[in-house]
Order: sequence, then C-alpha cells, then structure tokens
Amino acid sequence: MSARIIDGKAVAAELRARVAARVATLPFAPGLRVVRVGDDPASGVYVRNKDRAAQGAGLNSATMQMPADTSEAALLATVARLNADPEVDGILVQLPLPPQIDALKVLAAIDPAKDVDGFHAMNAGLLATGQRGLVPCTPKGVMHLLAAAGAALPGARAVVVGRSNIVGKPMAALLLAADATVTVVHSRTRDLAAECRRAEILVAAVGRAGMVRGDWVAEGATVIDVGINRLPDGRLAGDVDFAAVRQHAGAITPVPGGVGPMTIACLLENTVEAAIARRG
Ligand SMILES: NC(=O)C1=CN([C@@H]2O[C@H](COP(=O)(O)OP(=O)(O)OC[C@H]3O[C@@H](n4cnc5c(N)ncnc54)[C@H](OP(=O)(O)O)[C@@H]3O)[C@@H](O)[C@H]2O)C=CC1
Ligand SMILES: Nc1nc(=O)c2c([nH]1)NC[C@@H]1CN(c3ccc(C(=O)N[C@@H](CCC(=O)O)C(=O)O)cc3)C=[N+]21
Repeated sequence: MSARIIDGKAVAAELRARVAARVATLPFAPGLRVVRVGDDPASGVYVRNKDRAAQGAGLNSATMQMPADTSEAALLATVARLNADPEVDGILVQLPLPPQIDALKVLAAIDPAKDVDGFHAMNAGLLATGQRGLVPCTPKGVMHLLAAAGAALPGARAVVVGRSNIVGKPMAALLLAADATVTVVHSRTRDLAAECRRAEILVAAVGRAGMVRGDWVAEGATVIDVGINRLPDGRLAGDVDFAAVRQHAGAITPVPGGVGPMTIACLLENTVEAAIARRG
C-alpha cells in the first residue's frame, strides 16, 4: 500500500483564505508582532513565510529584529511595550533565544491575551484543564490536518513522539480533549518502535531526521510528521523516513508541505481570535 498524502499546503491555503475573509469583515486590521533576537536560521524560514502569509490575510504585521547580544532586560522592555500597545493583538517571540535570555521568563511576561503562540503558562493551563485559551499553532495545525484527513479520533490509539512544551505536550492535550487514547513517548522510553507500532494516529515531533522507520508504523495508520530538520545538503527532512513509512501508513504528511504551512496559518487564526476577544 502507498499512503495518501495529506496536503498541508492546500489545507493551510484554505485556512488562510477563511482567516482573510474574516479579517475583511473587521473594522480594524489585527496587529501581529514577531520579535526575533539574533539570526537562528530555522527561525529565518518561519519569519519569512509568516510575513508573506500575514500580509496576504490583511493583518497589520511586522517583524522586530533585535541583535543577538540583546539583554534579557531589553527584550522584556520590548515585550512590555507591545503588551501596552492597543494596535497589537498578537505577540510572538521567536524561539530559541540566545543563552543570556531566560525564555520562560520572557514567555511569562507576554500578556496571555496576546500570546498567539499559546506558550504562556496561563494558556498551557487552560488547555490542560479543558478551557478556552490560545492554543499553540503547531499542534492546532495538526488537529486541522487530522480533520482534513478524516481521521476518527474518539477512542483511537494516538502516540505522540516528543514531549516539548511547544509541540509534544500541547499535542497530547489536544488529542486527549478529542477523546483519543494518548501515549507520549520520549528519549527515555524503553521501546519506541513497539509503542509507535500500536498507534492508529502517530505524531512525530522529535527533531531527528528520518527517526521513525517503516517497520515502526502499523498498516493503515495516519502519520503526522512535525519535524523540520535541515540536512547537510541543505534540504529539509522530517522526523519520519517518508519513503519507507509511506509503504505502511494509510495517510501521511510530507516535509516540506505538511505541518509547517499549517503552523503559520494557525498563527494568523490565533491573531484574529485574540483580536476579536480583546477588542470585543
Ligand atoms: N512544523 C512546524 O511548524 C514546527 C516544527 N518543529 C520541529 O519539530 C521537531 C521537534 O521540535 P521541539 O518539540 O521544539 O523539539 P525539542 O528538542 O524541544 O523536543 C524534542 C523531543 O523529542 C524527544 N527526543 C529527542 N531524541 C529522541 C530520541 N532519540 N528518541 C525519542 N525521543 C527523542 C525529546 O525527549 P526528552 O524530552 O526525553 O529529551 C523531546 O521530548 C523539530 O524538528 C522542530 O524543528 C517545531 C516547531 C514547529
Ligand atoms: N515562538 C516560536 N513559535 C514557533 O512556532 C516557532 C518558533 N518560535 N521557532 C521556530 C519554530 C519552527 N517553526 C516553523 C514553522 C513553519 C515552517 C514552515 O513554513 N515550513 C514550510 C516551508 C519550509 C521551507 O520551504 O523551507 C514547510 O514545512 O513546508 C517552518 C518552521 C515555527 N517555530
């Protein structure tokens, strides 16, 4: 069997169009500010794509570039300024941050109502307790892709590989909220392959190119590859060995063109949600 490809580019384009249509009905342009400290190359791709998408959807969007040696105090002052700016509905501080800056401290300083990344402990807590808040873009995008693929979640065995605060944990919370039976596996898991083989829904968010092998995947499983890894030759690769896994899965996302474009579309969606919630 050769799995159906879940076209993240197409699903993201539809979502961006829905967001743009909603923005067009508003009497103001929702404001988004992305703060980038230094020039981490992985963030570069994201910031470029995001700028284009945000302008296309009619948002008032700008990227603020700060030097790599920016102090924590200076970044906190920038966040405070954006918190106080009534034109700004969404604030995203690009991760990773340079070593002199405590990322958790910066995330905690963002007004939770403007936290379009959904990384503030307030929003993480709302998600964990089944309440409405701003949901992290990447796992939110994965849920859109699962819906587009027609995946049946209630009662399904879902396995999430990775337990980061930005992908793995919120992914598990969203799948649980959708009534899946969720297992989270990580670097201390005894038998990764065996856990993955039990999955009807498998989400890989590890950061290791091609780690999920063909024989880790059950026949017909839906496989979502969150990984964005830069290979030595410059190409992007996911966390899933795409060619091998494709022979077993029922549906699979490619990299690029899978989860990445959804992350950006969900950032726009979150910005509009935050704007409407805040401005009434
Ligand atoms: N498509 C998109 O929009 C986005 C893609 N990404 C990509 O997703 C991937 C994951 O990102 P992120 O969650 O931030 O990464 P982190 O490095 O924060 O977390 C990686 C997770 O994978 C686990 N892990 C690492 N090595 C292994 C291993 N050998 N076996 C099992 N588990 C392992 C770690 O386990 P432990 O906790 O035990 O250390 C950790 O929980 C990256 O490729 C990143 O680039 C990230 C954000 C957005
Ligand atoms: N505060 C914060 N929030 C984030 O959400 C965040 C972050 N920091 N830091 C970096 C990671 C990474 N990330 C990506 C999102 C989209 C693509 C993306 O658009 N990928 C496309 C194109 C890739 C290409 O063509 O090079 C694709 O996969 O098809 C990539 C990477 C968000 N992140």
